[in-house]
Amino acid sequence: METMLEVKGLNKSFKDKQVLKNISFEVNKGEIMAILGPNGAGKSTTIRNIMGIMYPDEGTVTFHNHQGKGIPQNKIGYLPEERGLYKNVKVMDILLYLADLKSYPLDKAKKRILDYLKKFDLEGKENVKMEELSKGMGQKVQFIGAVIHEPELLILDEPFSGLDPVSQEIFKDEIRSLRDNGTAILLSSHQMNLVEEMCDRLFMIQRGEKVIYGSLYDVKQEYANFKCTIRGSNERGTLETIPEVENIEQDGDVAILYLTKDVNPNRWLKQLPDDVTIQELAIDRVSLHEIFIDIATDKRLMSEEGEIHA
Ligand SMILES: Nc1ncnc2c1ncn2[C@@H]1O[C@H](COP(=O)(O)OP(=O)(O)OP(=O)(O)O)[C@@H](O)[C@H]1O
Repeated sequence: METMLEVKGLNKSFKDKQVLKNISFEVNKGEIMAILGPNGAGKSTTIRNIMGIMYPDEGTVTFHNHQGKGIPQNKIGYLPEERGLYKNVKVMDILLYLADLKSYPLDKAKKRILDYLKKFDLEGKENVKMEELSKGMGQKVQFIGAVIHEPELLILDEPFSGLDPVSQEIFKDEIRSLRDNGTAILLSSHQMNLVEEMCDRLFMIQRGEKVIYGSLYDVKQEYANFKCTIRGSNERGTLETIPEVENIEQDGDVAILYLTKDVNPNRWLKQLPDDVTIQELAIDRVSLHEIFIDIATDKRLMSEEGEIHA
């Protein structure tokens, strides 16, 4: 697998506060790598260091053997967290301007822009001013601006925020199609269900430090134990007799049993006690959303003030 971007040992402080601590990861050609973490964890700072908007105190960002100011920015596309392009400019004009900034041929850009506007349900909007678009429409135009020059590396900071479900699907399809065509994609998002659906690998950051890094499959194997949801009228005491259960959450007739690591679900199901009432039963792996919450809260890495305890 060809590595497109290598981030190695990034340290960054603002005044005396260190917000990135030895951050290292890679993004490969043709993959979606998610960068996740609670608010203030350091995701955008990491991305800004990659984009050369700021530079790390220590560590390196390497793109195709280029580092720092030598990185050819016209091979990178970036959808920043902050939305909003020039307001008083027509859609086609701003997109051609962005293509030109990346030294992309304008005749090719014009055709791509018209194709993208059609794909994103914005056909006929090329002469509309940015300020006349809705927020979601503006975001689509900004996305087009990030990919118009066919970047090899695409960095998307919260691409789905503020999008309706239909627009989210359009973005998801487009991001997957770019990945399938070989683009390396670094995606930051708080929408764990979308990340879980889309990403190949993920990097989770907490208070500026790596907490998880690996393929979605490996992360699930490592962290996502099975859980069993039972609907039925059961006393908590009855549920507590079930072996290999780490934690029980009960709400009325619904109980969620979090199973211990490495439980074999077939074997576990066979030894369920006869006195457990079962109207419905489901076994799933815990979701990325639950893993995220567990890491950000249950492990109590952070106090209410956000300081690390561990
Ligand atoms: N220019 C800056 N000057 C001082 N502190 C900053 C600056 N930019 C970011 N920080 C601090 O760095 C930390 C990480 O911020 P960052 O924006 O990278 O987090 P994030 O993970 O992107 O969060 P969110 O999910 O809320 O967007 C925060 O404590 C933030 O206050």
